[in-house]
Amino acid sequence: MNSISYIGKGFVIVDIFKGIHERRSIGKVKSDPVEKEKIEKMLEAATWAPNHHHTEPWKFFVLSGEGRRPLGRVLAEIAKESMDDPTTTENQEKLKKAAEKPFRAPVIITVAVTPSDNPKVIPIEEVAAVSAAIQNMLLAAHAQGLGAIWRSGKPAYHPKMKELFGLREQDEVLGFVYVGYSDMPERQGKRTSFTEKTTWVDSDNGGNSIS
Ligand SMILES: Cc1cc2nc3c(=O)[nH]c(=O)nc-3n(C[C@H](O)[C@H](O)[C@H](O)COP(=O)(O)O)c2cc1C
Repeated sequence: MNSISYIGKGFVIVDIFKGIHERRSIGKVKSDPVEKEKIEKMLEAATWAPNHHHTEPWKFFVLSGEGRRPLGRVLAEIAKESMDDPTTTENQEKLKKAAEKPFRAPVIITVAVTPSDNPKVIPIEEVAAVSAAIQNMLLAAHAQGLGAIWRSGKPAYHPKMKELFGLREQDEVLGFVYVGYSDMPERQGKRTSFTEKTTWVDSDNGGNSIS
């Protein structure tokens, strides 16, 4: 199989193992704009994630330009809540930093899980499906020569964040995928070998525990 194929002006990695292995979280990106078609490809890849009972429990919000400002505002408001005195110089600086966070990348895709009301659905499985969708997005970004990182943190789960995105109580913001063109050197990933994480079971020991 060819490892690279061309689409439009860019290229995509079609060797899936190579893509999975090479993808890295890219925390520093250029402010250059990202082509809408590439973002659409990421979103489309996301929607092909496996999802139990065909619930497709994801919602995406693509923020760019001044569209990133409300997220910054809410991040600062949330940060303010834990401050005794937000007017101190130090805290004012912290609030400014919080408000600027979304401007670290030209595009941020907020990904939310919106669990189905179907009584057959198990909530954790909805989170699992959206996590798979995010991984698809990250791989699609990498395949198109983009850098991306899944960011999260406590503010993601704050009621004010749900309010910002018009989400219901049972919904959650699962992550903010920051996207742009990489502005950092390529680096090797590091993982523990699957051999240390895997138990192969090919016979019955007669008990109810395989470990
Ligand atoms: C649920 C989740 C939340 C994450 N949140 C953050 C985050 O808030 N900030 C960050 O720098 N990286 C975050 N990451 C990315 C991890 O730090 C990154 O995947 C890890 O360091 C491994 O690096 P790699 O993705 O390049 O292999 C998150 C990853 C996951 C799965």
